[in-house]
Amino acid sequence: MDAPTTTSADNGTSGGGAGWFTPHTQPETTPGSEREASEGNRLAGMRPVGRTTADTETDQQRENAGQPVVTAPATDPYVPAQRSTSSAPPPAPAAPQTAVPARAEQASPDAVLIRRTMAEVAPVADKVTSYFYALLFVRHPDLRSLFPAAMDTQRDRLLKALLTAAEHVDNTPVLVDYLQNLGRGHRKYGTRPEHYAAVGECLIGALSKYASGVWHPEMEAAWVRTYTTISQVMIDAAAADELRAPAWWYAEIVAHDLRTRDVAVLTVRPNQPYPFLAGQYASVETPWWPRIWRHYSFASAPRHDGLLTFHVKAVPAGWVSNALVHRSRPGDILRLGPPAGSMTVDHTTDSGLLCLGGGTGIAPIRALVEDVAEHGERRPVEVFYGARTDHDLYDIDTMLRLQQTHPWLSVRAIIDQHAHLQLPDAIRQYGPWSGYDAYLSGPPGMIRNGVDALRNVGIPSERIRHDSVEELVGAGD
Ligand SMILES: NC(=O)C1=CN([C@@H]2O[C@H](COP(=O)(O)OP(=O)(O)OC[C@H]3O[C@@H](n4cnc5c(N)ncnc54)[C@H](O)[C@@H]3O)[C@@H](O)[C@H]2O)C=CC1
Repeated sequence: MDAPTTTSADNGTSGGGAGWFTPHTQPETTPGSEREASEGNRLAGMRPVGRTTADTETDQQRENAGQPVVTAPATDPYVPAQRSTSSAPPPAPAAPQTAVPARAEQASPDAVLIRRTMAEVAPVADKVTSYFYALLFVRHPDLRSLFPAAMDTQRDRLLKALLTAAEHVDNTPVLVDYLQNLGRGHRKYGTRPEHYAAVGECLIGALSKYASGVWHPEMEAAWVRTYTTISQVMIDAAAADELRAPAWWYAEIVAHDLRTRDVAVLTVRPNQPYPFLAGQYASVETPWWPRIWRHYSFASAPRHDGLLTFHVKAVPAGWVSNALVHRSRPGDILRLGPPAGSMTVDHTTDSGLLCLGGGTGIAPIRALVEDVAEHGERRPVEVFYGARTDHDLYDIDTMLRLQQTHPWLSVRAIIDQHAHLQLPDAIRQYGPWSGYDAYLSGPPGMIRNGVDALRNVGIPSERIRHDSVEELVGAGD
C-alpha cells in the first residue's frame, strides 16, 4: 500500500511542455562501467545525481554500526494514489487513482511516446517483466540481494511502479508526491543512488526489446528523460530523509490479541520515536520473511507512550499476515518502514467526517476518530462499520465505547448477512452529506463501490479520501 494521494479527485495534469519536473541538479557524468560505456550516451541521462555527503555518511554509519544493510527489492508494491502516500522501492507506484488520465490533446510529447510504448508491451507484460529482472540480475548480480529470496508474489512490483509512474508523467503534483514517498520508502531496502542507473538501463533494455515494432531514438530519449526525472525525485527525497529519519525502525511486539480465528491486534514498541499521523500506514517486515514488506494502517492516533497498534487479518497464502496472526508473539522484533499515506484529517476545516470501514479497514477509521477527539473538535463524525457477520465485527466494542464518550460520534454496524444493501449503499439511507468529507478504508471492491456511492449522494471527488486500490490489492497478504 505504498503510495500517495488520498482524494478521489483528478489531481490535474500539467500537459504540454517537455516534462513535469525539472531536476534541481544535472545527472552526474562520472565514468560508467564498461557495459555502460558500451551502451553509448543513451544512458548518460539515467545516472542519478551524485550522492550527497549525507548519503555517504549514513551508509557508512549504518555499516559501522553493524546494522543489516537491507537489500530489499527496489520496489514495493504499494503505490500511491489514494493512500496518498507510499514509499517502497520502486514498489509499484500505483499511480494516483484519483488521477484522471490526461486527454490526448493535453499530453506532453514524452507522455505520448511513453503511452505508445506501454500499449505495445501490454499484451506481453509478463515477458517484459521476466526479461527486465533477468537483465537486472545478470548484469548486476549484486542487486539480487535487495530482493526477497522468493520473488513470485512481488517480482513485478518494481517494474509496475516504474511503468505506472512513467505513464503519469504529466500528472505532476500527484506523481512528485508519490515518488518522494517512494524514494523515502526505498531507503529501508538499502537502495542507493547508483542502483537507479542499473534499473533504468535494464528497463530500457526490456522495453526496447518488446516494443521493437515501434521503438525509435526519440521514444528512447523520452524514456531516458522520464526515468531520469523519476529517479531524481526519488533520490533527492531519500537524501533529504536521511538527514532526519532512520531508514527503518525496529519494533518489539508487546501485545498480541487474537480477536477472531484470523484477526489479530498487535501492539508494538518502536526502538525510537516514530512520528506519524492518524490515517497513515507503515510497511512491516517480519523476521520469518526477510525483505518482504506489507502495509498496515495504524489503528490508533499517536499515543503518549509511543506504542503503535495494527489490525492484521490472515489471508489465504498470505505469508506476512499469517506470520503476524498465527506465529508472532510478544518479544518478537519486526521492522517498520516510514509512515506513509495521506488519508489524514484536515484540521483547518470543521467539516463532518463520513467514514466507511470494511473489515480490518476499521483500523485507520478508529485512528481518525481518536485524532478528532484529541483535537478537541466537535465536528460530526459518522462511522459505518461493515462486516460479513456479527462475529467479524471484532472491534465494535471499542467503537461503541468511543461513541458513548463522544456525543459528536455515531457508529453504525452494517452486517452483510443482515443488510439488504452492502456497506457503501447503506449511506444513502442517512445524510444529507453535503457538509462532509468522506474517508474509505477496506477491501478494494468496497473502495471502488464506495467512491461511486459517495459521488452519487453528492460528495465531490476531491472530498473523498482513501488509500490507493492498487496498494490495497497487494497489501493484505
Ligand atoms: N487503509 C485501508 O484502506 C485499509 C484497508 N484494509 C483492507 O481491508 C480489507 C479487509 O479485509 P476483510 O476484513 O477480509 O474485509 P471483508 O472482505 O470481510 O469485507 C468487509 C466489508 O466490506 C464491505 N465490502 C467488501 N467487499 C465489498 C464490495 N465489493 N462492495 C461493497 N462493499 C464491500 C462489506 O460490508 C464487507 O462486510 C483487506 O483487503 C485490507 O487490505 C485494511 C486496513 C486498512
